[in-house]
Amino acid sequence: MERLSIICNHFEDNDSLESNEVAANSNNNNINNNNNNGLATLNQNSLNNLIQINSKINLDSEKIEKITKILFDHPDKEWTAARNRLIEVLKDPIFECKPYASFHEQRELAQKRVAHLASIPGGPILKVGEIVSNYKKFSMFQSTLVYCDMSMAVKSSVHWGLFGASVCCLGSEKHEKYYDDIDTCKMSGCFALTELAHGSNVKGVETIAEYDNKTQEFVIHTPSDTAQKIWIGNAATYGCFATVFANLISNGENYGLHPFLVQIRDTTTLKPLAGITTADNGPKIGLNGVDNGRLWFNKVRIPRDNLLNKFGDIDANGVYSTPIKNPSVRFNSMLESLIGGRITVANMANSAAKMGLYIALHYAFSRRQFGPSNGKEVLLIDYITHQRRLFPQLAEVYINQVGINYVINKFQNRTEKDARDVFLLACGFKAATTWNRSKTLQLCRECCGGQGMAASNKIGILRADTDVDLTYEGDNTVLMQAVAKALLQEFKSYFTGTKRITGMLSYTYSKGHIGIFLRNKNFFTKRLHTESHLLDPDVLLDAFIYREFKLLRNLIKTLRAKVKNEKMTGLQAWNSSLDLVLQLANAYIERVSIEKFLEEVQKSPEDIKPILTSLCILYELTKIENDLGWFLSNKYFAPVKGQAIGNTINKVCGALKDHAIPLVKAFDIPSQFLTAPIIGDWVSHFSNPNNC
Ligand SMILES: Cc1cc2nc3c(=O)[nH]c(=O)nc-3n(C[C@H](O)[C@H](O)[C@H](O)COP(=O)(O)OP(=O)(O)OC[C@H]3O[C@@H](n4cnc5c(N)ncnc54)[C@H](O)[C@@H]3O)c2cc1C
Repeated sequence: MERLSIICNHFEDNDSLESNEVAANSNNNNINNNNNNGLATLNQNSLNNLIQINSKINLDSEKIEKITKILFDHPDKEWTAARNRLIEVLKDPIFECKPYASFHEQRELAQKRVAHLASIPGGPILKVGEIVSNYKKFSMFQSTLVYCDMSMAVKSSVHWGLFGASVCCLGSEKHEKYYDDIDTCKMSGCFALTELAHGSNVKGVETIAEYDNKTQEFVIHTPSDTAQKIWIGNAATYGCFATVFANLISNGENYGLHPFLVQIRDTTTLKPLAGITTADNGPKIGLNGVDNGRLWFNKVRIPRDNLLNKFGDIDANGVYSTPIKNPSVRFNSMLESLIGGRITVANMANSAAKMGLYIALHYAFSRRQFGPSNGKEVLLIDYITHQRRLFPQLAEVYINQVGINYVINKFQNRTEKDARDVFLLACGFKAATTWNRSKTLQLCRECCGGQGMAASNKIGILRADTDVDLTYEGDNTVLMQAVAKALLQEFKSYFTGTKRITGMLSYTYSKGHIGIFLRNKNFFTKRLHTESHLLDPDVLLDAFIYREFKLLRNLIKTLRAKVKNEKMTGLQAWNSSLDLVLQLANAYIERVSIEKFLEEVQKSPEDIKPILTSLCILYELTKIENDLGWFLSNKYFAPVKGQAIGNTINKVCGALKDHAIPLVKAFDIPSQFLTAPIIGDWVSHFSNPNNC
């Protein structure tokens, strides 16, 4: 809180800022052209003609391929070969869609499917070591599995992405001997962190691993029922090994949470080993192919070598050593090295949203309801309500994909210096993408009417099976707090000259925006004055930068006032400002998403640029419209602009209509998974009484 007061003092000195803001109804048409962020812009002429330009473009297969390459982040040959091989493997009958499988059948099927993936001739497509060396491939692997079966995808993610990655990233050379057995699922694994009493606040985990000097073993113990491990994927039935997070105690001292490799079941009989109690989490509201379970440990002994010892180790005499002295920083570093799981969840969520949009849009182009009595009924897609529900979601899936690709690349090439940055971007994009996935699938379900309820049409099942992505790998609301906290710390470091904690703000801000914002009255004169501005992604981007700065400033001022005037503790002030905290984190992620997408647009081939620009504009306008109350109450523009925004969204939607099907084709969803009857000739499908 002391840090915050430094920042807030600074603001007090600059409080005249408020009066510097341009009046909402200013007629000032003078766009500050010097304030071009260097991002993709179309010339003014093109902007005005955007809609006509869009209508002249024919998104043929060649252009679709170019868009696909962008979505796949310009894949190399190796990546493409691995994806093609996976798609071939997924043609095996075992992967055929089984929408009506019972609870037990779903469990068995998901297990068999993962086992099949692990034992294909020619060796596994993915090796556990590649989660570190070729993360892009792992993310592709996971996001492709989503199209087939979410339960299989999650089981695979738990086994390779969490269990495998924990052995790889938290262990050392001596643990490499396990890699082959993890690749082939001989060692099928779980990741056991969450406990009954502690989910989001993992630092409260109670499980103990006490070192016994005499036998050189750790004794893993569940001290109370609140310490039972819960929701652990693969733990109810099939998992035989687990990375168990427990408090390492040696010579009477508690060194905090560490990961331990523990065998929990016999690999042949699947019976729990002595000292281990397992229980099933039972039927869930979705994702029932995953056997989530609970675990208790009753003084279970494991060898000293089973401590995954990258971040902390014990010698034979129980003397503890660590490369990171601060226990909190140490634990954060452990979680940061596993952050890949969070990015994968985002990528998987985007796949689910893509599938929903592919189905709902195809149906919308073939289904008719109402119309003139003497003519054809109206296509669903011709209703503006349909366009308004589906096209902004389509745009957001595109924008999020480019954002996720950016984080994947940053993660794969991360250095120690930017590890924290990657961690926070992963938190933000995980939350933003899964929230969007949830909204998209709900809208797609509704847009298909009654057909949206048929399991064979997939959207409803995907919606139920993916719902947990809002919660696992970190609850979204909690993750967004970490993002906002880092923004405050980063902002503070600009003024105190302290070492930068992250580089989160730096992309835009390093261009001098912070300084300009604080000094220059006219920085934000680049407002939305004419309708053509509403079609300029750069002008729109400024609205996002403005909102983020203002929210950041408001949050700092609010926290300071609560601490100083209302005598709250830092934690109380923070908790009572969580609405602002979430708004700020959200504003940050939206701004970064736009910047990253516009960078991609700028690099893209000329013949697809206008379409991608339209998607960006639609995303920007929709986000502004969603937060219109904020923009109006902060006098960013006059109320009349609110109406203009709505009209422009309608126009951009209209301009995108002819491109909607090519744009979902560009997702390149493997054809064997496009089985929803409403994608094709649904009248003939339902003409057969045996079909459903
Ligand atoms: C299907 C499934 C699979 C899972 N798989 C695994 C696994 O394999 N391994 C594993 O270790 N765990 C697993 N989990 C656990 C998962 O990671 C946790 O459920 C998650 O971290 C949330 O913890 P919680 O359930 O205790 O919720 P809580 O932390 O109790 O949160 C409940 C609510 O309170 C809110 N809340 C909490 N703290 C705050 C705060 N500070 N400010 C504002 N709001 C707050 C949250 O936003 C949320 O809405 C799984 C869970 C599920 C449901």
